Amino acid sequence: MAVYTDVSDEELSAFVEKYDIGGLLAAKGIAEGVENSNYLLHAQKGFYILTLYEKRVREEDLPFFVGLMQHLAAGGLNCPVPVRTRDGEALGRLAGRPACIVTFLDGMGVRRPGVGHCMAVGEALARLHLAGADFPMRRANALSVGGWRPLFEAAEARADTVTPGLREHTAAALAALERDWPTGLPEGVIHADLFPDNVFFLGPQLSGLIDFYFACTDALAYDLAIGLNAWCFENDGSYNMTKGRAMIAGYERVRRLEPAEVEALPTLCRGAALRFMLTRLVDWLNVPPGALVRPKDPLEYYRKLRFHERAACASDYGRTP
Ligand SMILES: Nc1ncnc2c1ncn2[C@@H]1O[C@H](COP(=O)(O)OP(=O)(O)O)[C@@H](O)[C@H]1O
Ligand SMILES: N[C@@H](CCOP(=O)(O)O)C(=O)O
Repeated sequence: MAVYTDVSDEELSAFVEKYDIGGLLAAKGIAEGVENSNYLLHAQKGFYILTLYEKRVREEDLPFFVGLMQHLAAGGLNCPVPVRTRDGEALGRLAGRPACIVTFLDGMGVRRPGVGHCMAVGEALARLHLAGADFPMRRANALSVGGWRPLFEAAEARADTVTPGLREHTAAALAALERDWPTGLPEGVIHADLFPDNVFFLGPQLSGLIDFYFACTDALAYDLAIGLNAWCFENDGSYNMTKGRAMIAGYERVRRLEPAEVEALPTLCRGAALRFMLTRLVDWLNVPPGALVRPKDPLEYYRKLRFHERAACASDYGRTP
């Protein structure tokens, strides 16, 4: 459960009064998520999500996230839209944290993604890339290759307490990625965290995308690599080629990969696995006292990293030439 910041009833009511959403009928902390504190608000005019931004979110980046959600929604993507106060402000402060209310999206994340889900996610990801192409703001990816060494350094002393050999293997993987990381690939807005909990379905139909708080300007194919990591592995750690093929095909129905992106795919997948392994490792070793959060398993991404280290080309992920 992710609620790091507790909000009193009085503070919450005073905050909600600034919006034209009617009186507050109920509010409750949301169990899912690990990054921010989220509350489901039931107000007289409907349901909303209140987010209090925590730890990895820098306050100066909030206008990028708010502007991006607005831009993508205007471009036809089903994503949360920030709600403005009567004074026109989308960002406020609550319980000492920056805070925002966004519209509630219907749908649910899938627990066991199938091939059809993977194809739909590939398509939606490419649509997001196209819808983001004319978004005028930029945000560097703080969690790209340049951000991985500080994470490693924060975790390395205790890495082997998680599993023996983790420190040495990670050090080698990081050095190799710092050497091999591709440059010059097509760039634009990427979601950067399109995991199953951030994609909603209603039945078999993809109904919306949420959680844009890692979104940034980076290589578009890196977003696909994150998707392959997050959606196309089975619980036993094996890569599901059929799901991978479906996700890549779904993506390419909307946006064809360029040859350089195809060639870079194994390296991008390796980098994506290392990125999520490192953030999970740091979180695993540093659970804040009193926080209602269940840290995610870094070893899941260690196993994925080892798969990618054996992959040679995009066809190892199911891409057909
Ligand atoms: N706009 C929304 N509509 C409906 N539910 C949402 C919305 N935003 C967040 N949620 C719910 O809150 C949970 C946590 O949100 P998320 O943005 O993933 O948090 P975090 O950034 O902390 O990981 C989601 O899994 C979902 O259940
Ligand atoms: N997807 C990341 C963690 C970020 O949490 P989210 O709830 O915002 O997706 C991971 O799985 O490590």
